Order: sequence, then structure tokens, then C-alpha cells
Amino acid sequence: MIDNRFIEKFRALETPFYFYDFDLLRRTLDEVKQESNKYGYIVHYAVKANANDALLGVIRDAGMGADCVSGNEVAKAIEIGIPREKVAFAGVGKSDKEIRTALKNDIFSFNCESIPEIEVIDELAGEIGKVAPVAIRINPDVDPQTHEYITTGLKDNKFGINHWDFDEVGRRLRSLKNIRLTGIHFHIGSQITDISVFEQLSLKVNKIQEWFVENGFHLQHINVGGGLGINYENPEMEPIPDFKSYFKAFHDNLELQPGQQLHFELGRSLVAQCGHLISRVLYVKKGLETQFMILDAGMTELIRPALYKATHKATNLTSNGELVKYDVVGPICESSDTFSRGTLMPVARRGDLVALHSAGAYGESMASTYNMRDMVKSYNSDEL
Ligand SMILES: Cc1ncc(COP(=O)(O)O)c(C=O)c1O
Ligand SMILES: N[C@@H](CCCC[NH3+])C(=O)O
Repeated sequence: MIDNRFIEKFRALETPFYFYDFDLLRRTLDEVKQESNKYGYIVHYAVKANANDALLGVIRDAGMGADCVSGNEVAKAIEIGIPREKVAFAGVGKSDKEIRTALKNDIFSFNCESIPEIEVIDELAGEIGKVAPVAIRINPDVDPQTHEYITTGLKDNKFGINHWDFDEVGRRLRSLKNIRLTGIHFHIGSQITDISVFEQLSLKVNKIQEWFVENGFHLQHINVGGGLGINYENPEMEPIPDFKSYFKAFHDNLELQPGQQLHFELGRSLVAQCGHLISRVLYVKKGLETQFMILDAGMTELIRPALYKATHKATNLTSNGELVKYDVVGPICESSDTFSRGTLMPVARRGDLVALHSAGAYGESMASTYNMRDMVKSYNSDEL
């Protein structure tokens, strides 16, 4: 999964660090463009998945737009050179400062998540004599069949506007002068591996679109968010996700009006498999019934296992000895700082390099300095 020439380079580097394989990233972006172009669909990148500068540069060079969830993400996308007319801003709690940043930058769309938010955007746009382009984020109540913490489109989730508020939204859209409705937006969750979920979403979108048409609203675009999952258990079998089936699910089920554009905001499926967290074995220690492999990387660098009990396949890059069962853990002062339990891996020694795979999405972007640790570094295949 990681070319030997890079492993040789890793030996001289201080760990832990993220390593991004930009060749795989470019191939993934080529594939997503090829499959989405078949239907004229437009793909944006969800910056929250990974805002690493070099990685964002590759995304920009691929011509993608950016889905942002904070004022700083909006500013970063624009600073990196993503055209402002391809930048969208979502999020349930946009602050006045963040809204002003986005207004100042004349972004493509504010994806609005509540009636009070629409009113504030109207007010702040009015103060500077602008009309803000607004897409209404709708909660379609579709179960994405994923972890409850990354489920976002069920009716009791905090995200989006529910159907019982549509009439009220319609009144605001007609009366407020400093906003302009451009589209509707959905995002039902992340790490979705059952394609039929996207078929269900498409059918719900058709129904919801009917309401807007019946009420005299024209929608230039529909944004169905992101969510396509990846193979964490066997990343080597599926380095590039099945974009073909993904886009086809929408094409076969979602009815667009003439001239209407369908937008996507993919995060994980674009960047997860190109990223690996590289660490060293600090100690191997005997537990009651197990052996602990204690790495110099922990939940500060990759929080997903601690937060969602997520799996990241681990490989010892420098040992091919006999297989031993390990609990692979980090150095942080929390019992949840555990990457996996009872994992069969080649016998480990102090100093071995261990990679945690599929870590390009929600790895570095969720890293912290808890326990006063250093912020994790990163390298990519272009520079090594
Ligand atoms: C509004 C929005 N769009 C897009 C994404 C990207 O999702 P994913 O990484 O699952 O493709 C997210 C994160 O879940 C999101 O909250
Ligand atoms: N951070 C989550 C994804 C959340 C997506 C944002 N809505 C993960 O690591 O899987």
C-alpha cells in the first residue's frame, strides 16, 4: 500500500506524521471527475475532511470547488486559489463574523440551516448593500445507516430545516430583500456504504423539489452533500471508492429540471485512502491477556477510533516476523486511546514503523495538542 521507496525515507523522519500519496489522490480525483462528468454533475470538496495546504493545492488543481463549514475554511479555500464562485458555506451555527467573511468574499452559496439564520444573513447582507445567494439545507429524514455520531439527516438531528417549517421559509424567502434563493441542499451523513441510501435520498429530493416548484420557487441547483463511504477494513482492495455506482444512483433516481445543476460535496471518499498516519513503536509491554503495542501516535493525531470506535488498518512497515496478537494503543492519558484490540501483526520491536491506513480524511483535520503534545506534521509523495 505504501511504496518501499517511501518507507526507506520514513526511517530518517521524526514520527508521528501524516503521509499523503498524491499519486493516489490524483487518480481518485480523475476518477471522480470522469464519473461525474458523464452526467454533468459538479463536485465540490468538503474542506473539513482535510485542510492540509498541499493537499488543498492538488484539489484546486483538479478544478474542484469547496464546501466550507467555518469562516476560516472559507478564507482558506479562497487563499489557496479555489475560485470564490465555487465556494459554499454550510453549518448550523454560522457566527456574524463568519457570515461577514463569506459576504465579503462573494461566495457561491450560503447553505442555510434555520429560519433565524436566514434572517441574520439578510440583515448582514443588507448592511453592506449585498444580496446573498442562499440555498436552504433541508433535513429529508433519510436514515444513512451509519454511526449515530455522523448521521445528519434524521428529523431529530440539529441539521437543516424540516418540512413543517417550509411554509414559514417560503414567507421569508418572499419578503426578505437581501437574500436570493438559488437552490436546496442536503447532507444526510458520512461513511455511507449502502448505495440504496442515495437512491432513497434522490426520491425524497424529488418530492421536496415539488414543493418548491408548486410554490413558485425556481431552483438553479440542488446539492446532495457528500457521505460516500470507503473500505476501512481492506483499503488495499478498494483504494478508489465506487464513484460509478454512486453517481448512477442519483442519475437513475433524481429528476432534475431543465438547466438545473446537481452538486456534490465529497470529503472522505476523495482523500481518506491517500493518507496514512506513520508512527513508531515505543514499547511492547505484557498485559494481563494481551500484549500492548504502544505507538508514539495516539488519539491526538487520529481521534476516530476513540470517538467512533472506527477501524484503521495497521501495518508494521519494518517487520515481517511471526504473527502476534496486539492491542495497538497510543501514549495519551485516556483508555480510549486505543487503535485496535487483539490485532494479529508481525512481532514488533521498539523503533518499528507502523502505519495506520485510510487516515487522509478526518485525521489531520481533527488532530489536537491534548496532553500538550506537538501538533502532528505531514509529508506528501511529491516532496519525499
Ligand atoms: C454539509 C456537509 N457536506 C459534506 C460533508 C462531507 O461528507 P463526507 O466526508 O462524508 O463525504 C459533510 C461531512 O459529513 C458535511 O457536513
Ligand atoms: N468526523 C467524522 C465525519 C464527520 C463528517 C462531518 N459532518 C469521521 O471521522 O468520520
